[in-house]
Amino acid sequence: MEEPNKCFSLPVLGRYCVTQAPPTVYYVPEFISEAEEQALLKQVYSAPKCKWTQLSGRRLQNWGGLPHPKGMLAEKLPEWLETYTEKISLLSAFGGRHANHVLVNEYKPGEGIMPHEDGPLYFPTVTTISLGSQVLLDFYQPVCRDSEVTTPQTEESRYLLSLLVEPRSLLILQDEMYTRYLHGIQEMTDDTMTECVANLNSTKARLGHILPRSTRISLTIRHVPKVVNAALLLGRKK
Ligand SMILES: O=C(O)CCC(=O)C(=O)O
Ligand SMILES: [Fe+2]
Repeated sequence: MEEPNKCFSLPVLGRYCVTQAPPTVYYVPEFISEAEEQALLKQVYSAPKCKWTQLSGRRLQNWGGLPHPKGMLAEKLPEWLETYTEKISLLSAFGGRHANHVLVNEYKPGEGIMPHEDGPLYFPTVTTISLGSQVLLDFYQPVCRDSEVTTPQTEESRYLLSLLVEPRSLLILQDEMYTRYLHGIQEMTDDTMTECVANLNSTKARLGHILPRSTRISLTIRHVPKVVNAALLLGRKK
């Protein structure tokens, strides 16, 4: 890879910057304790069944409201999430704004998520706390729209690098790693550690390790800048 990237934007997190990836990735192993991990898992699994949405390849819970181009009708986050959204917001991950949205994803071994962008409804930073299992998060170049490009652009040819996200870790993606590259998780039951894992040195794994997946929960914590006030929508004063 080219010159290691220098991280300036979040000074508190400077030493967690993954310099072998384009700007900007912070990877903080053991961001939460095992006791906190267990407590969070308990909360996730005690949410009412109707909180879960089944998608192909994973299921999820949406907290904070549904992001919408016209504005999110914001709902207060439950306290068990707010503890962490506040902790992360105080690291200036969202440029001084406070996280107001959390997606909880559950992946069984063999499940994943197609390469995608998180898009313009969010402040361009995503922060992720992982629970239960490690996984490789893969990054891809966007499809080149230039008509001069005639070679097929397969997922394989667009692949850039991977990040190993371990249970209890915090991952922060911003700048190009949020706005330019796509990210996804392959539908596999294990992950092989290659030289393409950009943060390998900050993890417990080593080159050549094959890590079997178990059930993983990710809390993806974001700031939705555009919110609408419920009272205004209902035509009430204040
Ligand atoms: O589970 C993850 O770490 C990734 C989830 C994701 O990409 C998303 O919810 O947009
Ligand atoms: Fe995503």
